[in-house]
Amino acid sequence: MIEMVALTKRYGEKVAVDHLTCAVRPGVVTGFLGPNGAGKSTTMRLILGLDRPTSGRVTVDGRRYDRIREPLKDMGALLEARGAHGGRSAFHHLLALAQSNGVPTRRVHEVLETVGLTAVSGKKVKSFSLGMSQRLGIAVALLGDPRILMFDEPVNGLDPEGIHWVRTLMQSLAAEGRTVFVSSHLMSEMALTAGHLVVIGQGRLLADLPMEEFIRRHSRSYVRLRSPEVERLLDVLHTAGIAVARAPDGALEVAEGDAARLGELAAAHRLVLHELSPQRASLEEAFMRLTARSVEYHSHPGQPGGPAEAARDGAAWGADWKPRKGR
Ligand SMILES: Nc1ncnc2c1ncn2[C@@H]1O[C@H](COP(=O)(O)OP(=O)(O)OP(=O)(O)O)[C@@H](O)[C@H]1O
Repeated sequence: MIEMVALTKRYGEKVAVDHLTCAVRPGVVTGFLGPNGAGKSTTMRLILGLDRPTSGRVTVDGRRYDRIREPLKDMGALLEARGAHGGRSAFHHLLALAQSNGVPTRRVHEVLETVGLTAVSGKKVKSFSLGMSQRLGIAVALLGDPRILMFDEPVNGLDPEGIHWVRTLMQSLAAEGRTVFVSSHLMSEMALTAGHLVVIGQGRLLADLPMEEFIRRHSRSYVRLRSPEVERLLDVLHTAGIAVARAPDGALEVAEGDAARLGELAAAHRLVLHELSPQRASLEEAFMRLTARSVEYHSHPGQPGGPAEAARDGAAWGADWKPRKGR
């Protein structure tokens, strides 16, 4: 387990990590999300003891990582894929790390096999593509067979097969009862990989929830209805006291609607429906909504989670919504 208690890191005036308190537990892949500059990499560096907290503390299975004697055996991490010594072969890079951490040479061969680099293990690391470097970084993380694994953007540079492989690997490591903490900007991928989420914005904890609950709490759920008799359907819904919004394509949307009840209501009035579909929001939508106020670098307002949606959602955003840099 990784435990952070009021973890804080300042760089001069800049507060990169701000009183972060959370625990990353074993047995489930925990996704670590936040907009650019939210403090994810800084948090991971603090966990690894590569940076000192300004205040607060972080422990790995109850100990500070920089006080552990053979750290690769307790926690493996991928932070910077291009961190390897370019003049060495992949095999010698891993061997040097294995020898300085009391890991047997046999394990070097095992991890090369696991990440699919056995055939190129004699090649110099500097000739590796980004995807191959990423695989080598993952091999380093796995070398000491650690109980705790942390990966910063592990699918960066990987092709679809590689991305699928990383997903399966993370899930099998978690299923073995390990702690797996992984950051990514690819929301669709994170939605498939992680079972739990920790979300930060401007260094602060915004959410620490199971994936399903995170999506449910931070997104809009509604039922879409289409009918060739849309005006009559509107009348029926209004009479039943059900609030309806019209989508740009002419469909009707009932916020937090119950599809079964709506279907029964339409049937009771002999109304033909061409669509009756409960809409489940995506992780991306939930993430954009939650973090819209803490994004440092807006592209332009009107993106999902911005004023267009805010106007549609009304009270969900309150009246004070305006795009802004920082808080
Ligand atoms: N060594 C440093 N000196 C000064 N400021 C820093 C330093 N490292 C990070 N920061 C600042 O701290 C904030 C958090 O940065 P960090 O790299 O941890 O964010 P991130 O969530 O990993 O971002 P990204 O998703 O863009 O990688 C940013 O505003 C960044 O500019």
